[in-house]
Formats: sequence, C-alpha cells, structure tokens
Amino acid sequence: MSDMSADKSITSGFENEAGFSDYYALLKPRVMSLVVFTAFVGLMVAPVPVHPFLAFVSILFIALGGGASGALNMWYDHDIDAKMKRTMNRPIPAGKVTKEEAFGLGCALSGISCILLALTANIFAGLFLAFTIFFYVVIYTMWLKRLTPQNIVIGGAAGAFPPMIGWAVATGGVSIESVLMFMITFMWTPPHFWSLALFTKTDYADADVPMLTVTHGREATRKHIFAYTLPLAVVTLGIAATSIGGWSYLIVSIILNALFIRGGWQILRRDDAAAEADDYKAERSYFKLSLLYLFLHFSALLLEAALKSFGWGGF
Ligand code: HEM
Ligand SMILES: CC(C)=CCC/C(C)=C/CC/C(C)=C/COP(=O)(O)OP(=O)(O)O
Repeated sequence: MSDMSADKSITSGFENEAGFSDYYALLKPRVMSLVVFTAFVGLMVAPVPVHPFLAFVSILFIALGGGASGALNMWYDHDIDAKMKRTMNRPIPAGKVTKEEAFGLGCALSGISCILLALTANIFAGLFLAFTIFFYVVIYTMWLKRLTPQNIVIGGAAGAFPPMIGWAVATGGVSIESVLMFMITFMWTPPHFWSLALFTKTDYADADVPMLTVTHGREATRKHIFAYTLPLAVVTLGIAATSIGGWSYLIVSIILNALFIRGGWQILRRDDAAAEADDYKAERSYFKLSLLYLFLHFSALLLEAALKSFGWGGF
C-alpha cells in the first residue's frame, strides 16, 4: 500500500482500502452462481427460443440483480454478520467497505439491472426481477429473518423465483412449468438451510437470529428437514410429466430423491451427542448433497431441452 493510500485509510477510520474483490464479495457470488444457473435453465427450457445475445444479457442482468440483493442484505445485516464466525470477515464487518457504500452499490445495481432487463427482454421480466430483489431484501432480510423461525420457509421464495424470471424473459409470462420450477427451489430451501444451521447453531444464537435450531432445538430441526424431503420429491418427480420433463430427467430425479430422502432419514435418526462427537459429519455432507441435488435437477432439465432440440427427449 502506498503512503497516500495509508493516509486515506487512517483518515477514513478504515484499516484497509477496499479493493475490487471486497465489492465483488458483497454480491455473494458463490450462492448467486447457483441462483443464476436456475434462471438460465428457466430461460433455456421455455418453449419460445431466445436469441443467444438476448439470453446472455438477460442472464447478466439477473446476475447483477441477484448480486445487488446480496449487497443490500449485507448492508442491513452488518450487525448480525459481525457477531457470527461464518460471516465476520465479510467486507462490512471486516472494515473494508462502509455500509453506505454497500447500500449505494446495492441500490444502483438493482435499478440498473431491472431497467435494463425490462428494456432488453420485456417489462414483466424486469418487474419480476425487481419484485424478487424486494422480496429478499425487505420481506426476508428486514422483516422475517429477525422475527420468526419460519423466516427461510417464506423468505426462501426469493431464491426460488429466478427460473420463473428466466422463463418470463423467453415467454413474457408464467406457466405451470415455471411455477413447478419455482416449487423445486422453494421446497428445497428448508432442508438446504436447516442442515447448515445444525452445525452452525451457536452462530445464530450469538447473533439473536431466531433460526429453528435456536428456537426449537436440533431434534425438531431434524424432523423438519426430513418432512420437507417428501413433498420435494413429489414436486420434482411431478415435473417429469410436464412439457419440460422426460425419461432422462425422471431417472436423474429418482436417483437424487432416493439419496436425499435416505440422507434426510439418517439426519432424522442421528443422536445429537454422536453428531457433536464427529463434528456434524453427516450434516455437513447432507448440506453438500443439497447443493448437488438442486444443481443436478436443473441440469437434467437442461439436458432434456437439449435432447428435445435433436428430436429426442420426452417420453
Ligand atoms: C432463504 C434461503 C437461503 C438461506 C437462508 C441460505 C443460506 C445459506 C448459507 C448460510 C450458506 C453458507 C455459506 C455462505 O454464506 O455462503 C449457504 C450456502 C449456499 N447456498 Fe444457500 N441459502 C438459501 C437459499 C439458497 C438458494 C435459493 C440457492 C440457490 C438456488 C442457494 C445456494 C447456495 C450455495 C451454492 C451455497 C454454497 C456457497 C459456497 O460454497 O460458499 N441458497 N446458503
Ligand atoms: C435474482 C435475485 C434477486 C436473486 C435473489 C436470490 C436469493 C434471494 C438468494 C437467497 C440466498 C441466500 C444468499 C440466502 C442467505 O440468507 P441469509 O442472507 O440469511 O444468509 P447469511 O447469513 O449468509 O447472510
């Protein structure tokens, strides 16, 4: 660091000057990569073909909007993030970026991404992106997260909308298929998140966030995880029978659901003392399995679309 920048950091009260990577981290790129992938699949499996350039810029704008919502989440949650081990090194609690900067970046990118999506794709898709950002930032982050242990059940809808946005880019509307794609992520979010909460419970307790593990304990959380795997299987298998499903998707979905239900059952049967003794090994692998489960389901939908374009696929 040069002398000048060292001076600047002292006068601004910040230990280090923010670099590109700090602003980039505000966009929650790792989580958003899967969100954006589901939006891409929503766009690709829609019955109306999209010009590759429009597809590219639309996905870029959805990624920017998702990132913007991440920055606004970190702006609002800076107090919680500073108290949890997992999040205390994020740019705001680490003192790299001010909360005002995060707020400014989040608002600017939200506005730009929604307007550009409305102009390049269609107004409905732009409004849908705006609604999704609003849902994650206002409904989940500002309202439900600190209020109820059902926070992620309702708030999780925000993370489930992107395939519907992708579909809306292509068709300008909504359909049974796009609603079912929404349902996949919506029903998946609770087991995804609660399996993580099982091995990070003390973090949420320290930050006074009413996650299910804190308010109802780990045993109740285990039951909730397993309970969600069953309707999730119904939704994901049901999609096989719609216009975007087919044999290859059905086979992938059967295997993934068998693994996810079996894993959920093992989580349910786990004794907490045993889990603590082996540092929540099964819970950690179940969390990883959840990521694979979602990624492979949407990949299988993409494969079906590719097969159909060659005259194969379907039943
Ligand atoms: C309210 C809903 C959700 C909550 C509370 C939640 C929470 C979390 C948390 C706390 C992590 C831990 C690590 C981190 O901070 O990066 C995580 C990881 C992750 N989540 Fe979620 N999640 C939700 C929904 C989603 C959705 C909808 C997606 C994608 C469609 C997703 C994708 C991911 C991915 C890819 C990771 C791994 C990130 C990494 O490897 O660092 N999550 N999630
Ligand atoms: C296109 C668009 C606008 C997409 C939005 C996608 C979206 C809402 C993703 C939510 C996933 C997520 C990072 C949850 C973290 O919850 P948390 O904020 O409670 O987790 P934390 O403790 O890690 O901050």
